[in-house]
Amino acid sequence: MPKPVTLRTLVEHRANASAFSCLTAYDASLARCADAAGVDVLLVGDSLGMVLQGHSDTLAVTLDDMIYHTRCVASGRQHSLLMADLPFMTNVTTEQILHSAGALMRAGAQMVKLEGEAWLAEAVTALARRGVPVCVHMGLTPQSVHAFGGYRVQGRDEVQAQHLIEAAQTLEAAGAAVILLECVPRVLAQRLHAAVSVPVIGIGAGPEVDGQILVMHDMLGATSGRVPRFVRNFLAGSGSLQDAFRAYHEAVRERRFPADEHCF
Ligand SMILES: Nc1nc(=O)c2c([nH]1)NC[C@@H]1CN(c3ccc(C(=O)N[C@@H](CCC(=O)O)C(=O)O)cc3)CN21
Ligand SMILES: CC(C)C(=O)C(=O)O
Ligand SMILES: [Mg+2]
Repeated sequence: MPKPVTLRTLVEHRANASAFSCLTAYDASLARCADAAGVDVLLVGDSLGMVLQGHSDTLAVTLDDMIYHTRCVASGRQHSLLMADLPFMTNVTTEQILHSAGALMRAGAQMVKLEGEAWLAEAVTALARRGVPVCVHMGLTPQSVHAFGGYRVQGRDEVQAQHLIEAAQTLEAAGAAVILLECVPRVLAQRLHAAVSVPVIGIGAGPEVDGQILVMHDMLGATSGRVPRFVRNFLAGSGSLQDAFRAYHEAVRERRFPADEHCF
């Protein structure tokens, strides 16, 4: 029987310089399958607005959608750590953040993830004080796609890069348990990782972080439309879904994924 994955497990991975695997999940059956394959963290991502609902961004997703899918995944998961996203505009005030996070935790989440930067510090502290582990999602934050003018690599210039590193340090000091970095140059991820002591999860951020995450539909080749460059199809060459999840888990653990062609 594998041990359940907890926040402590992620901290130990960072301390041991060993990598952990994360995948999005939205339903009980595939959550059970990924969990059985050894995937360390399951994220109920607001990417469900794109891969389940068919929108071109994540903005239409509601807190009720997230609660529903968190319940579904919670009933399938056994050992994996369950993280859930706060969707667009459920983060307006600290009070609303506490309320939204409370609803996700009651639905079965064990950690919540919020998109943002240093301005989240007060809410992060409020959540941490109440026993809610928080992951802050930085870099390419898809809920800001219209402010960015597209899904673009973030932190390419030195001013932006330094700003992101300082924000991560502020959030760690505020009580963030984990940082997730999306679509940044590999060297920035490496610098940010060295500047904080909490576990860092990357997507399109290169191999020099502690955890890797992908959208499940992307790594199964089930996404309609353009797939980001940091994605690898793990179903191609696998005999079953569970084999594909295991191949991903092992490639991450052994740091064979991401490779150079998946990095910015
Ligand atoms: N299916 C899916 N996969 C994801 O990774 C994902 C979602 N949906 N929905 C929410 C966000 C949106 N994401 C995206 C979507 C596209 C790119 C993309 O096309 N990026 C370009 C980089 C462009 C540049 O160089 O600035 C790429 O080539 O990968 C990146 C992240 C990540 N998240
Ligand atoms: C891509 C991951 C990090 C995410 O936030 C999501 O799936 O919503
Ligand atoms: Mg998300």
